[in-house]
Amino acid sequence: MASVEALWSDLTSRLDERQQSIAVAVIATFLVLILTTKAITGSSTTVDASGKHKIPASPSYWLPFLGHAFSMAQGGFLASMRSRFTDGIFSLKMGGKMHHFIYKPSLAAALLNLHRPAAEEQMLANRLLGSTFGVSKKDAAIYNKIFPEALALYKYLSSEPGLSEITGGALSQVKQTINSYVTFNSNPMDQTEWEKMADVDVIEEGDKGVPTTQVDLMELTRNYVATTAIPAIYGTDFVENFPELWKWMWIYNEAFVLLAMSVPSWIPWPRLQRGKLARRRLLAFLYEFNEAMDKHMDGEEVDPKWQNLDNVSQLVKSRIELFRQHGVSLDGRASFDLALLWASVANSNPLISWMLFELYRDPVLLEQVREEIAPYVKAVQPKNEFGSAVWVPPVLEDMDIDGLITKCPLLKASYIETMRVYSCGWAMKMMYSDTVLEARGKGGESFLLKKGTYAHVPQELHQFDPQYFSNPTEWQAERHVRETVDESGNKVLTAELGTMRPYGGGIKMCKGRQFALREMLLYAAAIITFYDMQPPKGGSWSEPQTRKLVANKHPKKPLKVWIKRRELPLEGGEKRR
Ligand code: HEM
Repeated sequence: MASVEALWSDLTSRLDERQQSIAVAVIATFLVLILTTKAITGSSTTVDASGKHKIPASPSYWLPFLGHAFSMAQGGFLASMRSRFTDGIFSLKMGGKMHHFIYKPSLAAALLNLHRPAAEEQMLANRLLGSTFGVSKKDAAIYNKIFPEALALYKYLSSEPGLSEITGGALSQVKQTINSYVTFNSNPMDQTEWEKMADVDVIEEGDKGVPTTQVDLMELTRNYVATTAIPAIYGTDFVENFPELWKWMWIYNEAFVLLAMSVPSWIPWPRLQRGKLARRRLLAFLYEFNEAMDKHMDGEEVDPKWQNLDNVSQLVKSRIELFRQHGVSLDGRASFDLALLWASVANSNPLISWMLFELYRDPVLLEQVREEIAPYVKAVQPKNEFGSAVWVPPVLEDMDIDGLITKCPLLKASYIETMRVYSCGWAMKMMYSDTVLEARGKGGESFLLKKGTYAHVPQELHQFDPQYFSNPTEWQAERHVRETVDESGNKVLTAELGTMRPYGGGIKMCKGRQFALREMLLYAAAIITFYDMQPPKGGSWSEPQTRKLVANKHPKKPLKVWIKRRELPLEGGEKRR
């Protein structure tokens, strides 16, 4: 108090009488303004004029126009609003606009599944196409005209036979490369690109005689998955011709939100500048790929580095045909491909790293999962006829991915729990007319969202809601396992997403969700079968500090682990160790 008085007397001594009265008037006006704002804003849940629908509650705020904008920057602010407003929805005023935040699953479902014209659903997406992926207005206008046809082409990713073709392509790559997920080579010349990106370090003093490597698990896995899964979509040439592809992709991903918010280029924000450079590089790769595809599809001669374009997926080929037919420019095609490529790696790849991290740090669960998946993962150690001096690599002979999905509830529960804890997607819609959201179920209430307001579903608000998930910050896969009865009356264990909606809903729902499930189970099953992991230097697993990155959490510090090969059962016999 004394220091405030001292400051005040210092200030007043520097000002003349006229200046003093202006300063007092300004301060008084400001105080009156914020006190009035606080007094007249905010409301508890009310009903609309018809008396049928509720209007969501809204807390009061101090600063006119800005409203709750500053509070949003505080970690835990939305969670505190969830505890305060128990209707499953609340509203915050920001920048003069009303924003509704929804965390009750049935209200979130109602919002995501709203039947609105496709043009309305695309309005915000169009803004993103330009700001994040660099689509020009002209190409965006063509895309909007052919939107239903473009949407229909995702059948090559989400349903048969395309889904099995793409999953089979990824599995075939994993069979070829699983032994070099970690090579245990200390010479960089003999290391894979994904190892080099993961700060790989062969440990001399690891367990006696057992080759051990220290790596950053996040980098190793997200790059391994990208390099081996994307050939199933974009073909092998695309991934092989651009070894720097993933480096630029992750730099771009770091700047994604800044790009989406259209932060002006003149602001000297290094992350934004790096992101723009990364986008230019990625677009140049995709432009070159599209040029090569044009020649290939027209039967013209292509550069020898594009000799295997036949193995590009039907999804990508048919998109190119559609875009060519409607005159989308090569630049535009590169941008639309950037959107697809980014969607294909940005969510599932880091989640696979997190899934492995959680499985390895729970040795009991890890062994249960290994036991559960063993009948569906055929991996053997071939007989060595050359003596102990020669290492014969183990072989992943086959994997029954349907078996993993339907018969391995703990593995599937681990996938679901990883999404609950580590994915933090955020759906947002603008209300172009007064809209009523009806919560399904008994006593379901309805809420009116007025025209011109925004509705948000931050998935984390539900995924960390203690009303639905006890000890929400703890990763506990078993919480998703349920006992049910199958058609033949047998008791079976299953794991389902339940009330979670990490893939969104409605027309915008993720088109790769069926593949993402297969991909996450496939890679996790292969890696836990072939490798063991432990914290470096015999330490203990620490709780990772995370930060949000677009729709996932990212470790603040590298996730360093020691990795060793596992001994697999000998071909034609013995059990796995
Ligand atoms: C666990 C991993 C994944 C999660 C949580 C996820 C989540 C989502 C979400 C929430 C959306 C909707 C975004 C919006 O509202 O506009 C979306 C869109 C999309 N996702 Fe995924 N995704 C995942 C993996 C994948 C994969 C592996 C692929 C492709 C192989 C993929 C392809 C797409 C595509 C193409 C779209 C855009 C569809 C459109 O233009 O409307 N996703 N994803």
